Amino acid sequence: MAEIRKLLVLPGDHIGPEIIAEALKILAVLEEELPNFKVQISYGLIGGASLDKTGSAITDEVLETAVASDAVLLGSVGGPEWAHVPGALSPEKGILHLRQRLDAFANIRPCRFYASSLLNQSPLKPEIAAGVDFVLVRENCGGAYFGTKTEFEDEARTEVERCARVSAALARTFGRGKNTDDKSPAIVWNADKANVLASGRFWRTVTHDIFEREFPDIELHDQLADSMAMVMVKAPTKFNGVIHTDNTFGDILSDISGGIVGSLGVLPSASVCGVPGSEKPVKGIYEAVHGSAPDISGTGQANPIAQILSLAMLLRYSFSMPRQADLLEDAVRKTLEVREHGGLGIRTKDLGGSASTQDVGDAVAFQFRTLLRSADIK
Ligand SMILES: NC(=O)c1ccc[n+]([C@@H]2O[C@H](COP(=O)([O-])OP(=O)(O)OC[C@H]3O[C@@H](n4cnc5c(N)ncnc54)[C@H](O)[C@@H]3O)[C@@H](O)[C@H]2O)c1
Ligand SMILES: CC(C)[C@H](C(=O)O)[C@@H](O)C(=O)O
Ligand SMILES: [Mg+2]
Repeated sequence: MAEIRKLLVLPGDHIGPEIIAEALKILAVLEEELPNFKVQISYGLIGGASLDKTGSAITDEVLETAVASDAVLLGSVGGPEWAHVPGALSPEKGILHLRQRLDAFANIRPCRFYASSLLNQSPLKPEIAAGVDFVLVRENCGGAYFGTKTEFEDEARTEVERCARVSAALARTFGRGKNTDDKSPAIVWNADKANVLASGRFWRTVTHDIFEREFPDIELHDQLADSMAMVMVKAPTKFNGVIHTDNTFGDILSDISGGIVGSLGVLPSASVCGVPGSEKPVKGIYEAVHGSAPDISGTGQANPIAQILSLAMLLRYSFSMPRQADLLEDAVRKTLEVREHGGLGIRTKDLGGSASTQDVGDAVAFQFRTLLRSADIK
């Protein structure tokens, strides 16, 4: 009998609903092609859309639906029309409440070129950007984002430790990059400000304790977060492997990764509520790294790839469908890659193309269907 997965979809504001519509085409393909795949989708409001309708950036009802779901597919929120709203009510608070309510404590943000010819889109020299392949793991429910200082050291320790376990688990499967043959020991780059912040010293001590105790096979290196920002631009492949960092530095460093690949429109993310890759699927929130891009909403220029790749992460981590996740990434590669390299060269404007949001979504969905059929996955 088919297992029914529960998914909550929160489209959000501006380009959020536009790119969510394209990700939903992929789910439709899965339902059509796999007789045993059934997903029960609920829809809810978040961000400005929720604020306008309910007076709150996310309601308790939506939060409880999220708790009862296997995963949340989230668009993006915010925009200038809500700039006057007091901070406590802002659209962005909807996301923070959701992360906190689900205790989605680790935010996984990969950075790589999903098609080799996309290297041309990087503002960096090709010899500097080529081969960049890291995954940033950002602590997602603590730090400066969540107001009051944690009074209890044990609580703060647990926050760092559980995030470190996610960084370590990813490092073990990911080594020094997904597409590399480098068989050196897995590597984790810890980014903090232990030189000035007491919280940074605490973060570093707890991180080192847990790696020594539980993951002695993994190389752990420290890098101050500010100098990491500089090296990430000058020599980004240095960090191939996993970057382990706190909420604020993770937010900033992950937008720098968008600069490396030339557009935020291709960077996915997963905020997970457990260690992925362990026996059980983990619950999670799957959203692009980018925001609601009010400057291009309604123009058909929004790139849906980050949202579609976030769905691939959802299939891998929350639905235990790694083969389908790989095929979806292959479908993305084929869609974006230039014709000379056997691809279709269908790209939105941010990647130098002229295709619309829908053109790209349709092309990925078509490729995905073809790949599923040829892989004979039922
Ligand atoms: N997860 C989220 O919902 C999230 C994340 C970041 C920012 N925000 C919010 O989004 C709003 C806008 O923020 P911002 O302009 O600083 O950042 P942004 O990420 O929305 O946009 C930055 C730049 O990248 C471009 N861009 C972003 N996504 C793109 C896509 N899919 N395709 C093509 N181009 C894309 C935009 O057009 C813009 O020029 C703010 O209200 C902010 O708080 C929300
Ligand atoms: C919208 C905002 C709350 C969010 C954050 O700061 O975490 C965003 O910038 C992100 O990177 O997911
Ligand atoms: Mg951000």
